[in-house]
Formats: sequence, structure tokens, C-alpha cells
Amino acid sequence: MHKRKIVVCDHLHKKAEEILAKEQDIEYVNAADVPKGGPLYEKIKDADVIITRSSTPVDKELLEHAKNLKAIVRAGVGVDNVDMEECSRRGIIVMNVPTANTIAAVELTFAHMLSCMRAFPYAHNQLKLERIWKREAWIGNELKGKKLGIIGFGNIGSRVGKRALAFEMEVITYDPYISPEKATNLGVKYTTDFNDILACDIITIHTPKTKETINMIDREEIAKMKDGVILINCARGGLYNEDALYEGLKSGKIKFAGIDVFAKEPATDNKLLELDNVTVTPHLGANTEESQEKIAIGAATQALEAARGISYPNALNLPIKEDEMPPFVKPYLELTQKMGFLAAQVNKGAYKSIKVIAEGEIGEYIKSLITFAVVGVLKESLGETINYVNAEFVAKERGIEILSKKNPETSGYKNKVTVKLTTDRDIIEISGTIFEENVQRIVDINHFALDVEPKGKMILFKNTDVPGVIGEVGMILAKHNINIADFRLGRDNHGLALAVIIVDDDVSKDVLKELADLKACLSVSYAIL
Ligand SMILES: NC(=O)c1ccc[n+]([C@@H]2O[C@H](COP(=O)([O-])OP(=O)(O)OC[C@H]3O[C@@H](n4cnc5c(N)ncnc54)[C@H](O)[C@@H]3O)[C@@H](O)[C@H]2O)c1
Ligand SMILES: O=C(O)CC[C@@H](O)C(=O)O
Repeated sequence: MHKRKIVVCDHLHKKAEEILAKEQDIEYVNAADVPKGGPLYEKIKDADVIITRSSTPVDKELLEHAKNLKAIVRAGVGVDNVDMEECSRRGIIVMNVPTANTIAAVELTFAHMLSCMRAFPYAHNQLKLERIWKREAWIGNELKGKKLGIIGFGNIGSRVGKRALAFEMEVITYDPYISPEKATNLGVKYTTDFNDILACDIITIHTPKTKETINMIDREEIAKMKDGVILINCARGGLYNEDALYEGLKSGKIKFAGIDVFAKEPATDNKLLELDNVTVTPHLGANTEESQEKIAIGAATQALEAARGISYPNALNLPIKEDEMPPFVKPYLELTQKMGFLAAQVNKGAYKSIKVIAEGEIGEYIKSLITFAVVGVLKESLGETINYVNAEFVAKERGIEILSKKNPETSGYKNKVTVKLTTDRDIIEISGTIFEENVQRIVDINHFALDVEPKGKMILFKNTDVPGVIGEVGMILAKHNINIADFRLGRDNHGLALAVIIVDDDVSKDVLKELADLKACLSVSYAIL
């Protein structure tokens, strides 16, 4: 009998082995102690499925050696150690095991918080290692009455909030992608102003690692914080800029930090370890007996299903089956995803609905267009965890209404797709089409006719259509050494204009503020496609 091969690349709870080793049709290999690189590649070269934790980088090099691989099970939540794009390209399905380690991560967050408040490990070491009894040196602070700021109110953040209330803390959260009621129903304040979080006594972050959340706390943010603030990170390394964190801790601006995760792991050389006002753990958020047992059972069961080709629970990606679609469809799918991503960057807020309107023959593929639009929108808040398999499921779970309309009649283009994103703050409608030679174009934004290539760094500037505005905008950008690569203008019949300015250089919040302060400016936003 041909056996399917499942290789476990990191240490899992023994339950995984109990499940996998007894299956007659499965060749089970435990490679947790096999060194990464060559020796591991030798083990996985004919594997059907591999199971990893965060210690195995699933990069191009590894995938290159796993010629027979059909699926990867990430035994945990975060998939930032997996090259999702490369997996999709190779037709490898990636699954994670979400929520099984939520409580473990929540409780570790409190362990760090309490440790920071009482300098617990330092007092412990003084007594245990140095045999010094010096009670007066260890006067801590209480959680009760302190203001806790939670960035990201998903599975972990919301449970941290619930428990913080039991400590009689005042709790406030910033998560622009949830409905405020998710927080307020628990008794947690909800804010859309990040400064409210920066004003807290203790700040903890629980977002995924995405383009938007990397360096979310940097020097600028730390400068605005209270003197003596306490910072916790049990989510992902790099969400707090480590240099800024180091400087803040060294100067005493940050009184204490509790850190479980590092930009580069293993973090044995990290300079944060030199400081005596941090508590550190080696990425232990998921390390409880209970959570590891649940994860091992979940991962092993999912790996079995996948190896046998039965199902792919918690699949995070689905390779695009290009050969099943006429060639003209794929560019529309890509464009629709980009329009969704642009819409989400421009219209930030709690998502209420995503609508896709398809005109022309492309309407036949409305289901796929919806999937790509939803992936584009949710990518802004959920990063790589959102994909073509789980997009609609996640949207529905978050209470986002998915709407669509097919229109066989066209309005000037052979085919046109519109993505309309409604949030609690605004509505944005972006339409696009494909010209000959597969050229993607955005042709309309909120009823301003335009002709924009959906690519690069874009400033969207809406203004009253009076003389001199373009010059003022150009001067501000030039002053900040920002080169304009392209300038597209749409005007309406009501004295308004919308400019899409493609720039070569990064645009800071300060530059956007200067633009927003121009007299004629009605709104300004920035997006990167
Ligand atoms: N230390 C560990 O061992 C450990 C264990 C489990 C999870 N994690 C990590 O913890 C984090 C949270 O996990 P989860 O299961 O709660 O995920 P989740 O998806 O349930 O929640 C993440 C939340 O972050 C919000 N968010 C996204 N972008 C944001 C932004 N820019 N500003 C504010 N909020 C934003 C999302 O809307 C979502 O509500 C992830 O990074 C995960 O990888 C770490
Ligand atoms: O234990 C791990 O490998 C990582 C745990 C955690 O960071 C996760 O994302 O699930």
C-alpha cells in the first residue's frame, strides 16, 4: 500500500504522535530534533504534508526541496513564518489551528503585566541567586485603577480586556476593524483615536503582523506616551520597533516592558536582553499543556484529512485554478482585489458591507470577483491570514454584509467591475476595467471619472475645484522631497475635484496633515498597492 507521508518539523504535544503513528496508511516522521536546512530538507523531500510551529521558516528554499508537498499545517495562529504566496503558487494548501492557544496567550499577557508591575523576576533572582533579602528595593504598582490600552480586539485582545476588568482596570481598545459594540458590550471603551491608547498607563498589542502594524509603536508614538508607561507584546516581534523600545526603556520613559516575541527569533542576541527593566520569555504565548494538547490534536487531525485529500480545515489559501477560467478573467480578479485593498486603505473603519457590481460578460464570474474583493478589503486588517478560501467565511463571521449585482448592460466599457465598501464612517466606490494587452485601470472613484494605474504609492486628494490647488499640493510635496510620478485629476459638475497623485517616495503622516490643512482640501488619504 502506498503510504502518505506526514513530517512533524517542530516539537508538538505527544497527542500528535499518538494520533499519527497508529494510522496504517500514513508514514509518520518526527523531525522536530532534525536540524533546519539540509537535514530537514532530506526528511521532507517526499512528504505529502508537514506540520510546523513558528520555529520552521517555510520559505522558498524549504518549498523547493519539498517536491511532493500538498499541504502545510501551521500548529498555531500566526503564519508570518510561511511564504503564503509561494505556497499558493505551488498549489500547496496552508492551514492553521486558530483559537486553540488563545487562552494561553491571554494568560501570558497577564503574567508579563504583573511581572512588570512588581519587577517579579528581578526580586526573585535577588533572593534566589544572590541570597539577598531586601524588601525595600521592590516597591511595585497595582493593576487596579490603571488604564489599559489594548491594540487589536480579536480573539486574544478581547479576552485580555475581559480579564483586565476583573482586575478593576479601566480598559480602552483601538481596533478600527471591529464594531464598537464588541468592546462596549463587555464594558471596554472603544476609540478610533490612537492617541487615547498612547495616553494609557499600560499598553498591550494583539494584532497580526501586517504592513500596517509593523512598527505601529515607534519613537513618535513612544514620545507621546506617559512617562513611566508599561508596554507588553505577546503578539509578534516588530509590532513595537525594537530600537525605539530599547531607547525608551534605557531613558526610563518606558518604565518596564514585558516581551514574549522578537523581530528575529531565536532572540538570544537581542539588545533588549541587556536591560534590567524588561521581562522576557522565548515566545511562550502558546506554551501551556492545555493549549499544546489542543493544538496537537487539531494539527494532527487536519494533517490526516489533508494527506488523504478529504478536506482542508482552516485552510488559509486556495491556489487560483487559472486553467478553469477563460484568460480574460484573471486580470479582472487581480484588479478587483487591488480595488478592494485600495478601498480599505482609503475608507478605514468598521466594515459594514462589501458590494461588487459586474458589468458585461465578466458578470458570469461574480462569485470569484466577490472572493477577490473580500480578500482585498480584509487584507488591510488581517494580513496574510485572509485568503480565497476563508475570505467570505471570515467576512460573515465579522458581520460584514456581502452584496453583488450583475449587469449584462455596460456603461461605456466592454466589462467593468465596481467595488463598493461601506464602513461606519464612509462609503467608497471604485470601478475598474481592463484595456487591451491586459492593462489594468481604475476608471472611477466615488463618481469622479479618472484613468489610474492601480500600482504604487497613491495620495487621494479631494478638494473644492478652485485655482491654485494643484500648485499648493505640488509645493508641499516638493518641500518634503516627494517626487510626483503621475497626477490624475477627476472633476465633477458640483465644483469638486479628486486628484490621485502617484508618488515615488513614502508619505508621512505629517505631510498628509499639511495637505489636509490646505484651505481647499476636503479629504486626503494615502494608500500603497
Ligand atoms: N505569543 C504567542 O505565542 C502567540 C500565541 C497566539 C497568537 N499570537 C499572536 O497574537 C496576535 C493576535 O492573535 P488573535 O488570535 O487574537 O488574532 P485575531 O485575528 O483574532 O485578532 C487580531 C485583531 O487585530 C485587529 N487589527 C488588525 N489590524 C489592526 C490595526 N492596524 N490596528 C488595530 N487592530 C488591528 C483585527 O481587526 C483583529 O480584531 C497575532 O499576531 C498572533 O499571531 C501569539
Ligand atoms: O508556538 C508557536 O509556534 C507559535 C505560537 C503563536 O505565536 C501562534 O501564532 O500561534
